[in-house]
Parts: sequence; structure tokens; C-alpha cells
Amino acid sequence: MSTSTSASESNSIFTSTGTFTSSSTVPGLGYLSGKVIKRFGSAVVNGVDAILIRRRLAQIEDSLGPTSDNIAHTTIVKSLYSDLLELSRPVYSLSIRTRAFRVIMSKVGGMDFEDLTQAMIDWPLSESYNLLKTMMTCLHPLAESSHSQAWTRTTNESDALKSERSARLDTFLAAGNDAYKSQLPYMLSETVPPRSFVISFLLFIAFSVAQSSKPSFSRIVMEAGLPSFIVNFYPSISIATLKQQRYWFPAQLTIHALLKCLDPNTDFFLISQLRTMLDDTFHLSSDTLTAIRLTISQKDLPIMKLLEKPNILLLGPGETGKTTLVKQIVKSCFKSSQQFYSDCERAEYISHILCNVSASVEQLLDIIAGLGQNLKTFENVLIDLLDVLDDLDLHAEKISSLYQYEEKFHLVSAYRHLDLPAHVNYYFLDALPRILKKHYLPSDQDIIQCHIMTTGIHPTLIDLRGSAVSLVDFGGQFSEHKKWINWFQKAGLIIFVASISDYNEVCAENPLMNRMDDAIELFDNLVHSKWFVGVSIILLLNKTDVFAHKFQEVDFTERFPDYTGGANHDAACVYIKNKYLSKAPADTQVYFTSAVDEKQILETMNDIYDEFLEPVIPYLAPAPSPEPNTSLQVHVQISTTSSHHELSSTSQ
Ligand SMILES: Nc1nc2c(ncn2[C@@H]2O[C@H](COP(=O)(O)OP(=O)(O)OP(=O)(O)O)[C@@H](O)[C@H]2O)c(=O)[nH]1
Ligand SMILES: [Mg+2]
Repeated sequence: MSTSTSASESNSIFTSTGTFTSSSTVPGLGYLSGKVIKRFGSAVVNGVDAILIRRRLAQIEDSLGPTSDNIAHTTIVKSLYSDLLELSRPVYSLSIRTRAFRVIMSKVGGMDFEDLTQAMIDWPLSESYNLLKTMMTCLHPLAESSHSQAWTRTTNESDALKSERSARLDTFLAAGNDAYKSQLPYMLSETVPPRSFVISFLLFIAFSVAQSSKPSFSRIVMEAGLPSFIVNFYPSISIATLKQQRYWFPAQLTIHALLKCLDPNTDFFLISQLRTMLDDTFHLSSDTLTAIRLTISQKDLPIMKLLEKPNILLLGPGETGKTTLVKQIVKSCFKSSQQFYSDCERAEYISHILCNVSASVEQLLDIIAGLGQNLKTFENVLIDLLDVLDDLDLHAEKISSLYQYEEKFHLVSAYRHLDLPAHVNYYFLDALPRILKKHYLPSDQDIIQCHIMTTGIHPTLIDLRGSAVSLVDFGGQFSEHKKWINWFQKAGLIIFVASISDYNEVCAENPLMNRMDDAIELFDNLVHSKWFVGVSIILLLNKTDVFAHKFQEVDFTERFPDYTGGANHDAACVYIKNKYLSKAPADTQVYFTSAVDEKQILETMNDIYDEFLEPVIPYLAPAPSPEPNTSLQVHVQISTTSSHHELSSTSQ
């Protein structure tokens, strides 16, 4: 590093009219350098003074740079920031300014700007103006050579000198941009829209304006070009319908702070300019400064993970209700006045539903054979039923004969206790007379109740209160688990879906393994996985409706001898919940759900959105626009009836 600074290097590149304000009180080198900075400000800096300035800068970098520890003493902090700002002024050499500017921009990017803000407010307004203008140039998407060229002096410099100056300025701006970017609390990726890049800066401006609360400071923010800067990143902010979107929040917060601080008597023009950009309904429940502080503090929460990766992963064992949940959410985004499934889609479900039932009937036949009792009549009914289910069109006669003996259906129902899958046992068996009718077309509920085993990974983009979030559905069978890991790094939030009613069932792939034991073990593994540090994991104990039936029919204490809650259904639910929670952090959120109940599942999802997603929504990409000629606000990337799915042939 050069220890001397040439006259040409130390000349101002940007015009500056300010006076010097640094007043370091730090004894020793800091003190000396503070004085030097103060004394030499715009003068040509040479020799020992240049060395002292550089040493002071190194000290500032050590204390305030990204790797520094916090400095407790407020007087020291004040003097450090004061000198830092001083050294960013255009009167110093570009190499000094670049280093100082880098520290400033890293503080802004990392939302660690309370002290910097204070120092800037205490600075002369003309200096703050220069700095803010430089920051906006540095963050502007086109902050490249065109800018620096416009900023270079229009003296009679030779072209070569001009282009050298321009190149050095580009390096200066790029260094600030990089420092800012490197400290952002969220990662920039393709899924994060460009406006997210300036969230930290806008909060810095909002905070400075609110902290200063002086109209004069707000005025220089306006004059430095903030409105056009905002419009660059939020191009439609003046459009009434768009500015109400929640993702305008950081820009709206900044505009709101400015409007609060400008003087209505003298700043009429500026105020009316800002009014066109502010949503009329914009409202803060606390004062401006508190609201900004709250927004800044969110950077520490796991929700920032969601901001980086707006993916909600639905994990859990097979047949617990993951896909049903997706179906309900996707359907809910559709305007209720219209039909969600077309007749064609409904027709595609017929074969899946028939297969669901016939798989269970086959299972029932196996069970009966194993009972060793003479149940010939019943077996014949089931065989007839299987035939019919195999091809409805060919067996019209048989269907009518089945109808003639409606008690036969009751006979089937009488064997419910024989461990059939819940959706057949509690739903499709009752619906058989309707299903076997000519021209049967599945209802919405039939589609929700139909099980199609998921294979592979299926992300679906959903409209979450105006923002786009990806809901990722995975196959839950053992053989599918190895595919999950590809998505672990992309997890923003995890919803582990377990079935509360499977306590007396065995795994489809391993009849020796109890389903609930297997689910708890899987949950335990995921909760403690290194992939999910800082990611919230929500537990959904699903199939409460099935549990309610089962709890009446199957002795709970037989399975759990240490359960002491007797016939109290709620006590049994808490008992199972605690079994899961014994493996998880104490603050794990648990929801009891029935995914086949649309209203209930949407209420639960709303609670999850409020609790885990609301603060992130303003920063996410907008939801995909509705398809032409439809009010569908959801972009479903997979077809629920596609050939990606295989039929479940076994359930218990
Ligand atoms: N009664 C009832 N049935 C449910 C509930 N949740 C899911 N089901 C049914 O259970 C079956 C399995 O549900 P899916 O959503 O396909 O399960 P999954 O977790 O996606 O299963 P895999 O894709 O195999 O991992 C379907 O027939 C659903 O209708 C519930 O809360 N109550
Ligand atoms: Mg599924």
C-alpha cells in the first residue's frame, strides 16, 4: 500500500462544498489522526500525515469492518463513525475513499447502521447530500461507466485522462456495491426480485429520516434523487392498484417517514410528489421509528431463510395427507364461484378412485381368507364387487344385482374394523352406491379423498397473499426418501405432515414396523438434521377425523399402556403430540388438522402464514399473474393426475 498521496490523487473528484467536522477524542493514534483529518481536510496530504490517515483508516476498518467485534464504548464508536464519514469525502484520495466507502456500504447492507445514521445526521447537510447521492449511484442497476462518466469533471482533460478517471470511479462504485451486497442478511438469487437488493438501503434512509426528524434532512434526501431511485426499483409504485401490494412495504415505509418529516407549509411540492407514491391505506401500528426497528430486527429470524428460499417443503411418511394439503391450498386460491376441476379432470379421477376401492376389497378378501371362517356369501359379494370395479361398463348387470341387495353393502361396511385404509373405510365404502351409478363423475370431495401415491418431487407455485411461494410435495414412501435430500438446501420452512390416527397401523413397506413409531423416528431425524439449522419445522398432526372414529373403536391403552387419559379424546391427542415433541425443540409449533376438511385446513394454513410467513411476504416476488380468461391465481406446475403418479396398491 502506498504511504504517500500525490496531489492529483487527493484532488476532489466529486464537487464538495462542505466543512470538516471530525472531532475524534480517542487518545493516541486515533486522537492524532482525528486531528490530522480535521486539519488537512481539503489540503494536499503528504508524507507523515498521509501515513497517519491510512493508519486511522486501518483502525476504523478493524473496528467497524465485517469481521470486527462490537465496540461497547459509545464515545469511541462516535469518533470512529465521524472519521469514517470524513474519510469518505471527495477531498481524499480515491484509494482512501474507496476503503471508507466500502465500510460504510457494508454497514448499510448488513442493516447495522444505527451509529452510522447518527453520525450522518450530525454531519453538514451538504456532506450528507453528497454521500447519499454517491450511495444511490453505487446501488443503481446501471451504476456502471455511464454514471461515472457523467460524474467526471468536464475540464479540458485529455480523453485518456478522462477514461482513466472514469475507470477508477467505476472501481470505487463497484467496491461499494460489492461491500453492500456481501453483507445483505438475505442471499440474492434468481428467486429474489431486484427490488429486494435495495431493502437494506431503503431501511437505512427511512431510519435516518425518522431519526433526524428534521425537514431539512428529508429535503436533501429528496434532492439527492430518492423518488427516482425508488421508481427505478419499484417501477409501478405510482399505479394505485399496485402500490397497495404488500411487497412495496420497504419503499412505502421510506416514503411514509419522509412525509412525516417534511414541512407541510414549505415542502408542498415534495409532499405532493411523494403522495402519488404512497398507498392511501398504508398504516403502521407503531410509530415510524419503532416500525423500522422492528423490520430491521427481522433479519435475525429464521424467516430470513424463507426470504432466501421461498420454498415450503411438505415432508412426512406416506399417506399422511401431504398431497391432500396441496390440493386444498391450490383449490382455495381459486375463486369459489367457479368450478375448480373441469369435467375432464374429474373423469380422470374415476379410475383412481375405483382402484383405491378395489385395492381395499382385495385386502379385505385376504383378511377374510386368513380368518378361516365360513364367509362364502360375503366373499362372493366382494368378488362381484371386484369384477364390477374392474370395468363398470361391462358389468351393468352385476351392478344392478348389487343394488338389488343393498344389504350387501352394509355387509361390507360391517367389516370396517378390519383395518382398511381410512379413505376407503370411512368414505368410499359409503359412497359405493353413488360411485357405481352410470355417468358417475367424482365430486370435489371424492377427488380430495382419492389417494394417488406421489413419486418424485412436485413444486407448486402458490399465491400467498400476493407473493409467490413454492409448496413442494414429496413422496412419503421409504423408496422416495433418498430424493428429498436434493431439496434440503432449498428449504425455507418445513411442514412435517404426520397422521395422528396411524398408531395401530403398520408400514406399507414393512409390516413389522408400526407407522407411528416410524413417523416419530423420521421426525426426530429431520428435526436434528444439519440441513435445517435455522429453518422452522412445523408439525401437522393430520387425520384428526379418522382418529376421532378410531379412538371410539380401538382400545388406545392396548397400544399405549402408559396412557392415563381414559376415554378423553383430547387427552389422547395431547399424549401423541407429546410423543413427537419429546424429539423436537420446545418451541415447535403443532397443529391438529383434518386435511379433507377444506375450511379447517385453510384456517390452519392462515395461522401458519400469520405466524411464519407474514413478515417475509413484502420481500418476495409477486405471485404469477392470473391466466387469461380465468381467475386462477395459482401456477400449478404439476398435474395431480399425471402419469408421474402411480396407484397405491397397498395401504396397510
Ligand atoms: N379422513 C381423512 N383422510 C385424509 C386426511 N388427509 C389425507 N387423507 C386421505 O389419506 C389418503 C392419503 O393422502 P395423501 O395426501 O395422498 O397422502 P400423501 O402424504 O401425499 O401420501 P404419499 O404421496 O404416498 O406420500 C388420501 O386418500 C387422502 O384423502 C384427513 O385428514 N382425513
Ligand atoms: Mg402424496
